[in-house]
Amino acid sequence: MSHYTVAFAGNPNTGKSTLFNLLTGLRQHTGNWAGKTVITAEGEFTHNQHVYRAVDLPGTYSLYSNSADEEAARDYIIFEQPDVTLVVLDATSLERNLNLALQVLEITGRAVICINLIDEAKKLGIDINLKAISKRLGVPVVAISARNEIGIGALLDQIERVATGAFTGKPLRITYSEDIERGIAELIPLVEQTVGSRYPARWIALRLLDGDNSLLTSLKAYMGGSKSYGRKEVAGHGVPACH
Ligand SMILES: Nc1nc2c(ncn2[C@@H]2O[C@H](COP(=O)(O)OP(=O)(O)OP(=O)(O)O)[C@@H](O)[C@H]2O)c(=O)[nH]1
Ligand SMILES: [Mg+2]
Repeated sequence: MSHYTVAFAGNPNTGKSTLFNLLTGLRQHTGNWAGKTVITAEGEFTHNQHVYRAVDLPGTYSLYSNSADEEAARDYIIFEQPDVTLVVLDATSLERNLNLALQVLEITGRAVICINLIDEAKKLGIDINLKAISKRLGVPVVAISARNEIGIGALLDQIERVATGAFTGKPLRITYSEDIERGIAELIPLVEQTVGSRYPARWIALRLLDGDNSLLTSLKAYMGGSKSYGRKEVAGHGVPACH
């Protein structure tokens, strides 16, 4: 029996907690990690004899350090390095939601894209070509309705493929303008020299070019050992963080 960690990322209100609760049977407790005030929820589920620790990250529109929630989600994905990052999208506003998916794929290819609220999309006559999206993004894409418990088996199968390494994707990486790509190419060796190969050098270089000081602060803290991503129990333990 293997143990894996699955982080649930996504825009606010895309049904992350609904899915999280469905899978974990509401056995989650609240936790606080990385010294943040952000409360997240953790639970557990099993599928085909594998045990998964599920981490319900705060809803965010980006991983660009615009808020404590974004920094927390970003730090979790970069420093905790979950076996699978599940990106939960709203089927009725894919264009906006895919922005976060692209950012996650710039950090890790160990991802599954979960298009939720497929029932609502159907009602609106929205037809989603899952195969085309999956081919383009280079990772598995599954359509579900968390509320109506549709597509959950297929989703768990894809999570398993990524977690066990049966699937190794080639995630879509955005190519930026020549200037930016030149800057990235110059920075990558320096980033690798400084932080090692454990962290996503291209993404870090890109954020540094964008003047993302918060990421620098987090990197310094994690690498200096003054922060760890081990979860700490907090007062109010047992109060569900999902809503
Ligand atoms: N119709 C429909 N509604 C859904 C589905 N999944 C979730 N919802 C509803 O969408 C709303 C938001 O769901 P949440 O699970 O709280 O969303 P969330 O992503 O955790 O939101 P944040 O915690 O704010 O980021 C709730 O009213 C859910 O009942 C679905 O598959 N179909
Ligand atoms: Mg939630």
